[in-house]
Amino acid sequence: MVKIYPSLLAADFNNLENEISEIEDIVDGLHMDIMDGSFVPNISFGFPILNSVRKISNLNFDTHLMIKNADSYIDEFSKTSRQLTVHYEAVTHLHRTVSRIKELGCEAGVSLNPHTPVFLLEEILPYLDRVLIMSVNPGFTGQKFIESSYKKIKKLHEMKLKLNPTLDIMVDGGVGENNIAKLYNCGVTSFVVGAGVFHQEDKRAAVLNLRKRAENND
Ligand SMILES: O=C(CO)[C@H](O)[C@H](O)COP(=O)(O)O
Repeated sequence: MVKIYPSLLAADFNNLENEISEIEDIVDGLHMDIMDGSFVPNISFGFPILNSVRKISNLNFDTHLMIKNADSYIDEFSKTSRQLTVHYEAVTHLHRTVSRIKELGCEAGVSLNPHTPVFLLEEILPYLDRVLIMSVNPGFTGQKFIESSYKKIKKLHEMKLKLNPTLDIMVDGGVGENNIAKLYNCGVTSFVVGAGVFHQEDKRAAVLNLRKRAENND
């Protein structure tokens, strides 16, 4: 089953409640990009925004911590988000961080920047619920998909079959109607989509079209 998580980074915050209600019943959650202006060259949003969005939606929050020092914040993020993902490149004691996320009752994910090879996850993979492959350099919506991501996802899928068959492989960055079927065939199970949903006139039709294209191999 294809899972689709629209990324709030691309949403219109002046019209947020309407934009979310348009797609609420057909998506698997909202992807929340937490950016600190240090690990990534952008600043997005934090606890007050997540708490506000929680008041207008019961959707699952898939929260992606693009921050240094994630250990200091995961307890607080676990209050609104059931899925927490940290960056391999930003966390020193990854096993400890992943264990803490699970102790908090959340699903634990690790994200890789485009230059980071998947083999580095071999030891931690059995402990994870999710690996998030960044298919753009993180920081901004609307960037071009990096083509070498296909090969990387195929390698991760091979590791998944050997080490953790229930692993969720998520991709984020430049995903749209032209590449979603190919990504699904490479082994992606969850898709984060920003501009491909929130920058479209009909957001509901965009989500349905993405799901259909992946499932029909179109
Ligand atoms: O993490 C991200 C960028 O760093 C975001 O999830 C981004 O919103 C993806 O947007 P798009 O689908 O437009 O590339």
